[in-house]
Amino acid sequence: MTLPEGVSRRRVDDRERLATRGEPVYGEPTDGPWRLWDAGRSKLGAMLELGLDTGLTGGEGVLYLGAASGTTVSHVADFAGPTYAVEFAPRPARDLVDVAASRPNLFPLLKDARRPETYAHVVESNLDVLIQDVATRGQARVAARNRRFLAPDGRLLAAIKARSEDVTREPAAVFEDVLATLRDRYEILATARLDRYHDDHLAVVARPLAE
Ligand SMILES: C[S@@+](CC[C@H](N)C(=O)[O-])C[C@H]1O[C@@H](n2cnc3c(N)ncnc32)[C@H](O)[C@@H]1O
Repeated sequence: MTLPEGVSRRRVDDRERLATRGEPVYGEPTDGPWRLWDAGRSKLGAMLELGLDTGLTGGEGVLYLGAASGTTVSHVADFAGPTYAVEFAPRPARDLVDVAASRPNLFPLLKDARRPETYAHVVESNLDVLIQDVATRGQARVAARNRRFLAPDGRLLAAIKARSEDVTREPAAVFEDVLATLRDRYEILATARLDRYHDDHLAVVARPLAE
């Protein structure tokens, strides 16, 4: 699988690791201008490590939901174009603002991803990619509501956490329900369990259905 332009594999401590070029954010090791991208701390990193066909090429316009302190979205902004990062918890959002200071293409938004109408005036439409890692109940509904920002040939890259939907059910059953809801608004192109890096998470690659 080809990595997006701006993402590379670097050999550090005898291991090939993903890396992007940018200011370090979370104490990650560096190799010259490259900062290692820890797949154990990033679902998108895990998707790339596992060879999932994300369709990412580099330079895309991105809406990222569930940015937290910016661990993953900082890497995204290193290789993507304009990157809108939504996070509703004030504390991590403060760190996110610091992460954005060295990244002019990263726009942090202290907003609730369940209410896209509150940021629709800021976020451009026809974006190439919607990345979602909200780890909250109703993950499929969040993806459905934010579909409006995607270009017709855009991609949804979602990490679905089973335990956020229901701690008592089998993850496989939870994933089936989430996929069924997603299919109302998206065509599912690929799925992959991320358990090697993130327990009980499913990666989903999808494209929006015509309105
Ligand atoms: C698993 S963490 C995200 C980690 C981050 N994506 C990374 O890899 O660096 C999930 C984040 O989603 C945020 N979140 C949950 N529900 C949300 C919502 N409705 N709107 C915005 N953020 C939300 C949480 O506050 C939390 O910071």
